[in-house]
Amino acid sequence: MSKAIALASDHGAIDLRCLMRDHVESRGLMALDLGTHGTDSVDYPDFAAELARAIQDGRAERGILLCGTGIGASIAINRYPFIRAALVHDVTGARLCREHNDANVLVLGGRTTGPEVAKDCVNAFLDIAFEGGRHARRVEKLGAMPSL
Ligand SMILES: O=C(CO)[C@H](O)[C@H](O)[C@H](O)COP(=O)(O)O
Repeated sequence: MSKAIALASDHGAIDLRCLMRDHVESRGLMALDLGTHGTDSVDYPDFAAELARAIQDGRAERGILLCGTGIGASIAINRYPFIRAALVHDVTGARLCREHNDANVLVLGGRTTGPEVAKDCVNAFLDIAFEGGRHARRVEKLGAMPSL
């Protein structure tokens, strides 16, 4: 991966985000840590927006976004049409979000997923390629979802 992996979280997942940042770096990849950097209570939509911006402007190729459960963060970041974010809780989900959905953001819950499972998910997210084929047609449709 030539560009950085961006990471961001609210206060509910600081420890897991820092572990995942170190894990990304330990794999020889560049990590762009977008915070939050203090322990104050903050709002996950703000950090989802920061991470989406880093992907949109090319500072990062993919992202890892976290909040307490990952739910709020995934709702927020999937509002951007160029984002395909997957909230995962196990390595099977992390594998399939790459193979089938070409996910460009992995979402994890700092209060729901332990560090070893999270590392396995990050490894799958970084290593596994999109399968294309029938899935490419569906992903294309995601990028052109009609307004109702
Ligand atoms: O959005 C969430 C729930 O889906 C995240 O888990 C947030 O991190 C959480 O809501 C923050 O809660 P807190 O009580 O303000 O720490």
